[in-house]
Amino acid sequence: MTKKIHFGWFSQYAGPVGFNNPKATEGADWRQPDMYQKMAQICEKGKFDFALFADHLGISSDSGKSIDSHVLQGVTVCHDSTVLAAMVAAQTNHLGVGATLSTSLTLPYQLARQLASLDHLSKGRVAWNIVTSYSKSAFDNFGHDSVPEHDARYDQADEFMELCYQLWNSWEKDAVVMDKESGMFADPSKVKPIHFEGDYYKCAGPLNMVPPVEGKPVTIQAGSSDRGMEFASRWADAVIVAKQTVDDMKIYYDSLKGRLHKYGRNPEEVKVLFIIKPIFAATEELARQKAAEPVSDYDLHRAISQLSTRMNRDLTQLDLDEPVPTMSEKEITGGQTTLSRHQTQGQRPTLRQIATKEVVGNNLDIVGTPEQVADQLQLIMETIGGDGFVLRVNPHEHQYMQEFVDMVVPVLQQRGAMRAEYTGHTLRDNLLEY
Ligand SMILES: Cc1cc2nc3c(=O)[nH]c(=O)nc-3n(C[C@H](O)[C@H](O)[C@H](O)COP(=O)(O)O)c2cc1C
Repeated sequence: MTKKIHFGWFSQYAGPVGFNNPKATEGADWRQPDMYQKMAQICEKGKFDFALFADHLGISSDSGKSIDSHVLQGVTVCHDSTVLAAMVAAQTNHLGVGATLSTSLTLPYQLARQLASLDHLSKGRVAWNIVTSYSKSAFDNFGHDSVPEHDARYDQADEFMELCYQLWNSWEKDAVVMDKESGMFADPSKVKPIHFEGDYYKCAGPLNMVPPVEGKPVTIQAGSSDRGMEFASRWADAVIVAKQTVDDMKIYYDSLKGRLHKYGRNPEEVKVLFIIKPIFAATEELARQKAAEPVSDYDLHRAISQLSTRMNRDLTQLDLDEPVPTMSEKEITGGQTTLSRHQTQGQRPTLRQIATKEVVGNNLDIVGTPEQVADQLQLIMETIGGDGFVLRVNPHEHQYMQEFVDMVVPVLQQRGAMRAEYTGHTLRDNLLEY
């Protein structure tokens, strides 16, 4: 049977990334909601599962020196993703809407309530991208003296999740009665305090909002480290991950799915989604020409700033055309596999090569006509076992997404490899549809 593929849109920058880009849709203004809403509507037309917005809690500096290069380029200047997700939910009907919220720099009660609210307001379409945050500036902004160690952030996140789930469960399923005649809103015997006391948090409960539509929002996570994968296998409904080769994808997929039984979870209920941005055109030759287009110096340097942020390392001092020195994952306090995923199989790419890959985003080098791209996407899914892809496309790149939806999606739909209509009502329904 043809394997069906899930698709999501990941907006890595809900900020000024496209403000000077000649390819940006005319009049698109990153500060206004229209640009994101229009993009989400395109994704909905393509029957995607969700749109997910990244978020950052401070303007990063390169190795704690200065924020100037980030301010200059607008890197890590961005909308609050929860507010943005709400604006997008208001202009869509089926698409899931994901906000990024930090377990290290948010209070569980506040987050549990906010997401419960947004889940109702969006009719069960909310997703939470669970991050632990890694940037020093973010921790500085929230009054911390230092960034807690990588694994310790995940330990705290475990407790954060336990508390959120207790809050969402603080109302029994049938607690809300809303009986017009008696005037009874909810049965007090079914709404209970939780009296949570952990190593990091203390919370009385119950939540002053009814639980999310399906008990809890859809959770997404992007950990690639061993500790991150352990966290994801315990808590996430979907995992998004960038890998450079199909072999690495398969290793990740098998490892993640293999961990689920430990937490009593079924491999089918957690979706692994790989980040891609295929390059396609009406003919193979045109697609190859597109793939060979050089990236601008501006984009290259912006990518280096972003990589520096993700790794908590100043890469701007390295020679662009020398191989990037290997670093042990323990040395990197942010995304530990940011570098190693480019250095697999003994490869030692230069900073220019790595940054170019980050700009282009075409992990796995998927290039060709819409049919050839569909062939490759299907083959990858067959090879690794599932479950889907996330297109990492900037919010001003409407043309790219429109072409993907008009050219590649119909091919997959005709082959039965993608839904032709939404069948579920909630994001969870859609994710669990296949
Ligand atoms: C696709 C993707 C999106 C991410 N989005 C965010 C984000 O918006 N904000 C953030 O603080 N971290 C973000 N991260 C960082 C992850 O939450 C995580 O810290 C990172 O992947 C490193 O985890 P690891 O050390 O367990 O591999 C993202 C990572 C990936 C791969």
